[in-house]
Amino acid sequence: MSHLASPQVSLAKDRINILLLEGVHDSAIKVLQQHGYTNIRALPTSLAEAELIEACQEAHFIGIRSRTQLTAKVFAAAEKLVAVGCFCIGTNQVDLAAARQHGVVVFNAPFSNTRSVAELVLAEMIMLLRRIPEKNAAAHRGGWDKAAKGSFEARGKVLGIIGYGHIGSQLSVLAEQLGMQVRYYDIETKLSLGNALQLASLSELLAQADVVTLHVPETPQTQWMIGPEQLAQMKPGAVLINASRGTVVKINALADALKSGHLAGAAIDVFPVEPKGNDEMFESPLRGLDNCILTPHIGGSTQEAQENIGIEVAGKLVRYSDNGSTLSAVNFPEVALPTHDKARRLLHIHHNRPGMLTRINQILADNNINVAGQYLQTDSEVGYVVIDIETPPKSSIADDLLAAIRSIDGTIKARVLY
Ligand SMILES: NC(=O)C1=CN([C@@H]2O[C@H](COP(=O)(O)OP(=O)(O)OC[C@H]3O[C@@H](n4cnc5c(N)ncnc54)[C@H](O)[C@@H]3O)[C@@H](O)[C@H]2O)C=CC1
Ligand SMILES: O=C(O)C(=O)COP(=O)(O)O
Repeated sequence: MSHLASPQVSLAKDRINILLLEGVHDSAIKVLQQHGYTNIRALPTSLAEAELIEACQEAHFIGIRSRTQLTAKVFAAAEKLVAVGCFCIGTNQVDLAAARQHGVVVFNAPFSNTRSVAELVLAEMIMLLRRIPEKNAAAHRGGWDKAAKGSFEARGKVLGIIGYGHIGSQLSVLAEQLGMQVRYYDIETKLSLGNALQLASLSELLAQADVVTLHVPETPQTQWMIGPEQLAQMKPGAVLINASRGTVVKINALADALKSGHLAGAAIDVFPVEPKGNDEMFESPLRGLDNCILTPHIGGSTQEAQENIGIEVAGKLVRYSDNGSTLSAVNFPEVALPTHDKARRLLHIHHNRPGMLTRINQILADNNINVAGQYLQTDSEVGYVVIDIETPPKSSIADDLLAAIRSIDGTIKARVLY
């Protein structure tokens, strides 16, 4: 078997199918096109599972936002899929373990919309402290509620931030500029910015804060973390803001707390069940409550954020497609790659079992192939190795060599990049 016999080139870029859902910004399409990827189908909405499975049959890359549910069933059916780009922060809508088991790398944009969320929360906080939602609603009905009762400045008030990550910590800095006292609760020990203080428990935070705002990811631990008991621990007249995930707050309990007047107000951007598109009806027990600001999951929906996210995530997909880099992947061993001139690059994704690399290298040695570079990273489940093979000019990796490597027991995916 000669590794020069029959040229095996990676798929030509114009044959790589890219499916972008949920109105991913045009900046992503521009980046992909600039790098030679022209076969792009962009849809403005999310797709339900059955349609998604159909649409994924031919897709090599999929781009989604927070609404599209990429389940184990979708990954099992999407045979050609190599990577997913989440053009947002949250990746809870993707079955990351199933993706990894199928050798599909998942990327996201961990920072690009964080400022937009922090600004929205800041604005809502001031609106809620001034009781603007109900005064606004009354004015629309012809009312004139000119009164200072129940209206407060933000200055001097206690802001309780649950989840002091990228969004929570930016909000902390902005709120201190307003003269607020910032307290936060996080499961990790965090560096306090400015004069913010980390509290040891959620209960302490709920008992002290005039404004409570949630900035945690959706995890088993954060699911329904704010229910009747936690709402009861909040100060009478306090306000709650949730722009994290809809599964963090028990929405019926919140509706009760708003109706009883225990909470003076709330601003909610995310819901346990959200419409799949702008043409679907929004149902919620919070509808009709004048002291509640309802927004349609637009915390990160600004022109600046969406444009930057498009560039960032498309760039990550291009790097993975062009050179195999998994840097900043959320479900995969990270391999950052120097390039080797005069070398061909092969990717091998496998179950993390003893001896996988030895078997790959044995096949290369049996074929008298010299390895110019090899980069292996593993996690508990999966190994990802990028192999640069020395080849004479204009020659490429043979089909039979790739087939031999693919036939190693435990291989998930193997492909020639260039
Ligand atoms: N409404 C919207 O449009 C948007 C919503 N989001 C949501 O906001 C979330 C937070 O975003 P980032 O600040 O960028 O994430 P991040 O990962 O930087 O911060 C999350 C923080 O929460 C902490 N945390 C995790 N579990 C916790 C628990 N059980 N109790 C207390 N703290 C806990 C983490 O230690 C971390 O410090 C995202 O995961 C996403 O779900 C993000 C962007 C836009
Ligand atoms: O970034 C996130 O996690 C968000 O929730 C924003 O989601 P979106 O891109 O607006 O569907």
